[in-house]
Amino acid sequence: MNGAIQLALVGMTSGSLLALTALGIVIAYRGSGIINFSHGIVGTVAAFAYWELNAGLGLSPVLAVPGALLAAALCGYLTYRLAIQRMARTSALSRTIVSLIVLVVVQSGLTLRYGADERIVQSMFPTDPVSLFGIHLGQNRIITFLIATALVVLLTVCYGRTRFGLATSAQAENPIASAALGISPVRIATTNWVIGSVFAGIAGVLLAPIVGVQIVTLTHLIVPALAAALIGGLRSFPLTYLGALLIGVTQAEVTRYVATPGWADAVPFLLIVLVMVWRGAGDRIRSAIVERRPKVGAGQVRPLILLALVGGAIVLLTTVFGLPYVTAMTITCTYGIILLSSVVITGYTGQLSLSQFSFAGIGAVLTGLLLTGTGMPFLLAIPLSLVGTFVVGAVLGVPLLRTRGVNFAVATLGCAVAIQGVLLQNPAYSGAYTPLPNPLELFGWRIDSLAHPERWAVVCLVAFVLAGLVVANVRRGRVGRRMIAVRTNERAAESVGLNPWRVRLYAFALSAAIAALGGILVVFRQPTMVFERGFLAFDSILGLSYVVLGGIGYIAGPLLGGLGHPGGFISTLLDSDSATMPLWIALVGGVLSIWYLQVRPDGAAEGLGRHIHLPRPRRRQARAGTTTGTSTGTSTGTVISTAMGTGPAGRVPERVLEGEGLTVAFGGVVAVDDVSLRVGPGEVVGLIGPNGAGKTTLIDAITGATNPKSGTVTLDGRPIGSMRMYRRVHEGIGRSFQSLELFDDMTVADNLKASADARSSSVYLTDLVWPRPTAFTAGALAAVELFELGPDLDRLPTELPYGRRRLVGIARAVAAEPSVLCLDEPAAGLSSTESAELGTLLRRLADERGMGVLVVEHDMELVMRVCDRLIVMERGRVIADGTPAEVRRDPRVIAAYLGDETESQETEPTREREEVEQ
Ligand SMILES: Nc1ncnc2c1ncn2[C@@H]1O[C@H](COP(=O)(O)OP(=O)(O)OP(=O)(O)O)[C@@H](O)[C@H]1O
Repeated sequence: MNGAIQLALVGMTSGSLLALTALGIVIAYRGSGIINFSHGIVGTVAAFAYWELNAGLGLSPVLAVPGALLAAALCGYLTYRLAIQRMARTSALSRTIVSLIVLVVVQSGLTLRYGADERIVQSMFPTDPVSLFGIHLGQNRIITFLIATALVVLLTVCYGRTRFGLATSAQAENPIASAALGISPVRIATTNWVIGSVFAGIAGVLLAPIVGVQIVTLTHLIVPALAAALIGGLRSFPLTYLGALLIGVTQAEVTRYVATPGWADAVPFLLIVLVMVWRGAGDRIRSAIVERRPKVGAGQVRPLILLALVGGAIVLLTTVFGLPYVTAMTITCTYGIILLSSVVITGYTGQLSLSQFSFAGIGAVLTGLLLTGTGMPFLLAIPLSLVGTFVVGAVLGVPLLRTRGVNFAVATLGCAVAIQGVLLQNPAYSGAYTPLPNPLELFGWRIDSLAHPERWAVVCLVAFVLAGLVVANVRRGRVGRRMIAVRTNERAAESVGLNPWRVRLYAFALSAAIAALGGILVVFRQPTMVFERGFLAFDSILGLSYVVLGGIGYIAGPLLGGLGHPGGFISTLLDSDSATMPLWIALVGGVLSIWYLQVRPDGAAEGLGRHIHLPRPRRRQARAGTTTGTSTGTSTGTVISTAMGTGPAGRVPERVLEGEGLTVAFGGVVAVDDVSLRVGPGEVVGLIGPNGAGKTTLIDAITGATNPKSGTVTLDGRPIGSMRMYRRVHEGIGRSFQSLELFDDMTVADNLKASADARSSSVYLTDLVWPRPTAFTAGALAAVELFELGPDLDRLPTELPYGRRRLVGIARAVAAEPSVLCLDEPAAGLSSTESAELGTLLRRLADERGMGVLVVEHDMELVMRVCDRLIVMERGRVIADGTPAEVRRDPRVIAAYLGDETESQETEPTREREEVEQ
């Protein structure tokens, strides 16, 4: 028992050091919204500065400690001002990557200066153990614990009470509003970044006497510290502190009970994953990490150019290149494949995964086990391993994908650490170092890298091309459209019938399988299977910086990233015999990369695309019912007319939507209070009322965007209240949003297709090899014609004037041919003529197609003219329900909403409807 308590106390003191690091991460994040991956290396800088001042110059700790903290503060200040702040207009992903590159630059600089050796520094506190109830603990550990505890209290008080602390919280909650209050966001962010760096410095200086001054140990502290920061929601100082203590204690206790190496590192992370899964998507911390999304390519392939390039490369490999360049080609292609996996999950789907290299390792382990265990041919082992890794990715994705944004990034990092500790560094499980039974062969052709490096390089090149084609296919197909929709706006994706979770799960599993292919080719280049190099958690982080530099939204991005990867073409070109050359490359290359990302935040591939104008691929004549969705404005009309083969849109299935006793509350605010409504086929029902009356919330409750506290929603009498939004869309309920929520990265045509696509699951398989061009459905075509969107189909929504964008939003909902269409302020931003035309169109949808229309609108002229019935809400309650004429005369409605407006609107509603019907 004493042993367990002793370990717990030791764990608490280690945890308190972790807490200092984690608190620094939280401070920087609160101020800037960025996870500072260079945080660990700042602690290392402080530790070396302390060693220089104390052991080198002989200064006492009283002078050496402030000097070291000053070095940390300076490091943080320069990082923020020179690197992060200059990228204010880029995506949070690019800024996060810059902090990673800073890590590489500083690490290379420190290694050039100090080498990899460990240095010993004297503890500044007495180390004699104190004995309490038979438990011994070093005094320095107790003091460290007390310092960390005092600092967390200080931080909590300061950030809760001081003007600066409150300003930081205001900025974290709402940067735009706080800027409007006159708080300088730059000054707050810089100050917090510097304070965070000082905390990293304190941790470095306190840790140095315990673990020695060494680059890797201190730098890698960022990984468990991030986990602790996540427990605190990247916000709360006390929770972060407690999280760090929990990790410290768990790690210490696990070493006592589990002999298998790796579990001590892995178990705390599994705990974190569990906590985060339990919190799930409801844990809202700041915006998603990929807030401004990186640009994505179209996934177009030019077969002739590709064949020429691959043929040329094969000729060079087999006839011209010497061994160094053959190896460079192998490394470029193999790492390029692993980086390609990030294009799918991060580029296309917007989820920042930090476990891609772990999946690469898993794929290699599976292949190794199959080869050594069964002796099966390499060619068979590869696809089986890819399928195996796909399954592993899907299984791990089930809990991980309950999180998003920063949470997902850190959860995947935790997963990577667990895989690294338990599997990749553990030969007992991975089967590492087992000799292969036979030399590798493909179709009886020996390809082992030792005997035939050029053949192996050709295999890697072909594998890269195949993997690239798969990713390009996915991008061009329906699945790619689904991914981009989900990445752009999950709520809008659900509103067109997509299940975002399923799309993200597929992307995660597919990316795992792609990474596995790269991992297999990395490992089997060597005659002995080794899994503990190249697939560690930090490799995933660094790999991400290469692919972001190359262009994470483009197929060429990973190739360019692979060229820059250590051992790739660029380092081979620059390499000399000097042992320090790679470090210089990393240092200078890192600085250049930071500058480059400031100029080209979407990566080199996007930059190249601006300069290289390849001839456009010749489009095949559009067959009836098909279009690529990328046609030019002039050809669009033709494509549409040939697509008419799908037949004209007819009447939609008639369904009655009913809400009964719906109540929605947000904390103490009852936004909708016991409201009932009914929308029948062919009926236009207007929902009106003053701002804040609860109209949008009511639509949200009906469509499944929010959960009512009580009440029922039925469709033709069937309860649908427990269904998610996308399921209700399948049942026939469509909606548009007040704030448009279009898929801004897709053309108008693709916005409509995303809504009208058949919801088949088989495309998840077929799109990998053959992404068939999708047709406009009859419903989408009808929407195009009704809203006259033909000339705009190939434009991005952001290129259109506001009024037309609003029409695209409505057309997107109409394209799915819903039985009940819920529109939230469809006329907002339209001119009075456009608004009148819209009214006519809504009537046509009801009269000609049989749709039930529920329309929230402030344009009284519109609703009075087209609605069959009006429901008036005020403060969450229905105050009137009747025909427009009845409602207009209702004194309560006049008092609460209409006022004198009615005087000026003497249009006879029924006559207008009759005219429309004619
Ligand atoms: N997510 C939320 N959290 C807290 N309160 C909310 C939330 N959404 C809406 N509310 C509150 O619920 C009430 C009703 O808001 P809602 O947007 O439904 O009104 P509305 O009638 O649609 O207003 P408007 O015409 O301005 O769009 C308001 O007091 C609003 O502040």
